[in-house]
Amino acid sequence: MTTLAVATKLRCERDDRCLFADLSFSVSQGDILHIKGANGAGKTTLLRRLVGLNSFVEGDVQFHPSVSERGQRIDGQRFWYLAHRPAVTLAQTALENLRYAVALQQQTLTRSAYWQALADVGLAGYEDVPAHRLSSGQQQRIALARLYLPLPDVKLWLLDEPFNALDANASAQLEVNMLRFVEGGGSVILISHHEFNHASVQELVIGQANQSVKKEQRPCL
Ligand SMILES: Nc1ncnc2c1ncn2[C@@H]1O[C@H](COP(=O)(O)OP(=O)(O)OP(=O)(O)O)[C@@H](O)[C@H]1O
Repeated sequence: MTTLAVATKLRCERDDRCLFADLSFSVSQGDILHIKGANGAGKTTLLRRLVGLNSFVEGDVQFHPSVSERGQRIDGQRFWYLAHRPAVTLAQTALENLRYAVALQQQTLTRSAYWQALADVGLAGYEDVPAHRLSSGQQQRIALARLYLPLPDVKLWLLDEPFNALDANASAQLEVNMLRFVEGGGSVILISHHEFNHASVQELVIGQANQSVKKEQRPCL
């Protein structure tokens, strides 16, 4: 199985706190990497670093060219990143949000593909409703619908608390779809307080270094 992402010796300090240090991991096709840790441990910071959105983390991250042609930069991507809060443009309809996301991937899809993805997340009939007129769970479903678009080039999902605001049915469906995605050769890196019991899931617990208040008292090694 191809290795899709390798992170080497990552280290993060914020506000004089060492959040994590000497953190290395890799993700291959078929893997689900479940990032765990207490509130404030640095999980979101880490995920944002993986997609090139912040610079608080030192160390090296390399993606396979099938995931990102331009290293960790967010452009040239062939992955989906779902942020902690759904990156949904409230003034746009559900359909427009999906179209925009696909345009960022420099792809085009048929109208029926968008409708199917929205149906897959239970938003059939809401295609032309502006997102600001939907509930927070429905907005999260728009964000998740991106995952179900038929873009075969997408090999990696990076998901920050994707179960937030989802009801039990939507959560179960997301879990099934994650497993289906990795069984088809994809890979998932996710942050969640949700527990999984599946052979594909590897846990990465971060934040053990987050005990020290001041770095001069307990340096980040
Ligand atoms: N906007 C910010 N400005 C300054 N420091 C921040 C900011 N956001 C987060 N931090 C610091 O970075 C640390 C890690 O935050 P991060 O959001 O990565 O944690 P997390 O593990 O994702 O937490 P949670 O489980 O609560 O979402 C926090 O402990 C906080 O001290």
